[in-house]
Amino acid sequence: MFPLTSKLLYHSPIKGLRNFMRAAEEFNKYCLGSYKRYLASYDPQTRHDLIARMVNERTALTKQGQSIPRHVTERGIVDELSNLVFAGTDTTGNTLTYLFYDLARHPEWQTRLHKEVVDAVGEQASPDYSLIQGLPALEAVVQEIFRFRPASPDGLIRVVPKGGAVVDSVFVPAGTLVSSQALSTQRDPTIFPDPDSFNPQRWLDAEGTENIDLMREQMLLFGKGARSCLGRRLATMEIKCALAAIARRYKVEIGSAETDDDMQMIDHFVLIPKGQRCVLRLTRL
Ligand code: HEM
Repeated sequence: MFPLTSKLLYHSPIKGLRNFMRAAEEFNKYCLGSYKRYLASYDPQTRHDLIARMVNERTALTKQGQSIPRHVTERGIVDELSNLVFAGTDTTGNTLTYLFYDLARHPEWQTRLHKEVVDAVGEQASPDYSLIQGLPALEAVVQEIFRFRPASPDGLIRVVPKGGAVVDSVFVPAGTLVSSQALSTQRDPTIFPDPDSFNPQRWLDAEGTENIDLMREQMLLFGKGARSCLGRRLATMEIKCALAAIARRYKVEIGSAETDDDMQMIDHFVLIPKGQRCVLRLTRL
C-alpha cells in the first residue's frame, strides 16, 4: 500500500474505512509476531516450507554481499504471510459454513457420512487424514460444496498475451482483458444437470465414466493454470478433516427460522452469507 494513501484512509471520515485500516494494522502486527516466533525456532535442516525458502534466499544473498530484494526483506516476508492468511481464512471458513448448512438441509447425507467415517476411523476423535482422504461419500460431498458454493465466485481477470489466443474457435487479440467465473461455470446445466440442487450423488454416479473428466475440468473455484490456488490441497484437507470430525459425532440441524434467509449468497469478492451468520444446532450422536 502507498504510505500516503494509507495515512489518508486511516483518518478517513468513513468509519468502515478507518476500521478496515485499524484491522489491517492489527493483522500485520499478528503476522510480524508469528514471523518472529518462527525465526526464534528456525532450523534450516528441518524446515522446508515457503517461508524457509525466502529466509534461505535472504541468507544466501547476505553471505554473497548482494542487495536484498523487497520480497525477502522482513516486510516482504510478513506481507507474504498476511497474504496466505487472507487467502486461506474466509475462503475455507465460508465453504465450511455453507457445507454444514447444506448438510443440515440434507440429513440423508449426514447419515451416510456418519456411517462411512465411523467404519473407517472407529473411535478416533480427530480422524487421521490418511484414513479419510479417499472416502467416496466424503469426497462427493466436498466436491459438491465446491461446485455449489464456490468461495471465490468472481471472474479473475487475465490479459491475453502477445500473438492473441483462440478460445473456443474465436480469435481474441493480445491485450484483451478476459475472465471466466466459477459460479456460472459450475452451474452449467449441460455438464451438471439440475445445477441449482445440492446433490453429491452426481459425483458418485459419474465416477468411472467420461463425464467425471468434464465435471472436473469445469470446476473453476481454485482457478486454473500456473497461478491457480496455492492452498487448494491444504483447504481440501482442512475441510475433509472438519467434516469427518463433525459427521462422526454430531447431527446438524437448522437452528433458527432466519437461517435460510441469512444464508442467501452475497458476492463480496469472497462468497458470504447475507446475514453474516449461520445458526445451526449440533446434537451429540
Ligand atoms: C476453499 C478454499 C479456497 C478457495 C476457493 C481458493 C480460491 C483461490 C482462487 C480462485 C485463487 C486465484 C486463482 C487465479 O488467479 O487463477 C487463489 C489463489 C491463491 N490462494 Fe486460494 N483458495 C482457497 C484456500 C486457500 C488457502 C487455504 C491458501 C493458503 C493457506 C490459499 C492461498 C492462495 C494463494 C497464495 C493464491 C495466489 C496464487 C498465485 O497467485 O500464484 N488459498 N485461491
